[in-house]
Amino acid sequence: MTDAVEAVGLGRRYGRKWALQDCTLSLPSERVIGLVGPNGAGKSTLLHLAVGLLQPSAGEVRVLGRDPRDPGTLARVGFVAQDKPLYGHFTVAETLRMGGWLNPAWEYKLAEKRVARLDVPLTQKVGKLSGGQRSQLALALALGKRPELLLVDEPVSDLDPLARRDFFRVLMEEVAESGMTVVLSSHLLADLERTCEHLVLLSRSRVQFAGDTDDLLARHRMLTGPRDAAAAIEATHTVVQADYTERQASVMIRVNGPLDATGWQVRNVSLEDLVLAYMAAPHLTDDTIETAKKEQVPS
Ligand SMILES: Nc1ncnc2c1ncn2[C@@H]1O[C@H](COP(=O)(O)OP(=O)(O)OP(=O)(O)O)[C@@H](O)[C@H]1O
Repeated sequence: MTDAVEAVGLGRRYGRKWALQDCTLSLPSERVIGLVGPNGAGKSTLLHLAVGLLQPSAGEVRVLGRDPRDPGTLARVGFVAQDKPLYGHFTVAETLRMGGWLNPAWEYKLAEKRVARLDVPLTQKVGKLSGGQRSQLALALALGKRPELLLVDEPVSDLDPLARRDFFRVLMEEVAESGMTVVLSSHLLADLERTCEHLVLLSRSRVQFAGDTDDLLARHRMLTGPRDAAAAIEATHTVVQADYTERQASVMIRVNGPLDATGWQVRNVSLEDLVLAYMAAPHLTDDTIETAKKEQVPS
């Protein structure tokens, strides 16, 4: 199956500053993919490159196997931008009709049904909607296109917890029904942990890791134990994050082969543990981790 998004050496520069650099990744189709990273990491830049709103300064990106700027590709891709650009003087109904003018395969009734759930009259001016209602309308607009790939940049930052739950419910129903691929950029890790099957962490303009969420979580452990036993663990496994006191060590490791943790307390990591640890350890990339694995685990 063709990857939903494939980037090779992709980069975007503003003047002399790289917003995204040397980005090589494959985002699988028919999955819900989380894009995480600190402010300014390059998440929006990656999404804008993937929908053809930005030109790469280096490398290339392909979407659904094609150039993102091909009109044929754009018709298959939905995008909800971070600032939810909608026309404030249009009514909700006019906004939905606009979807029909812009998209050949537009499903007005479907979009209207979604908007009806928001309890917002179709005659309401968009400029008078709350931030959360605008987000929901922007999602309905993108989904009415029946995209094969939906890219959503910070969708829920201005939604209350109930609206956030509704937002994800609508999205997940659509994913279950249509099998579309979703890429979600968000800082809300608990939401991503519930919804994402695949995760990409960008930090300092580079990909720090990418992979299936379950696999990533299964390959990491948090160990707490005697400090003088830490060297043996560190010699075999990749240390992502470590905190030491005089006698104790708390270490997050990426497991490279069998784990002998005699004398250690071992616990699974949450998505939040994992993301925060890698954000604090930007020197660790997949390359360094893969190299460490090859060196330490005989095949
Ligand atoms: N139009 C622009 N001109 C100059 N620099 C830009 C422009 N757009 C983005 N940048 C810079 O590129 C870098 C990446 O920005 P980007 O918006 O992609 O980050 P982000 O990960 O989406 O951040 P956030 O989580 O804050 O939304 C930042 O340092 C930002 O200042």
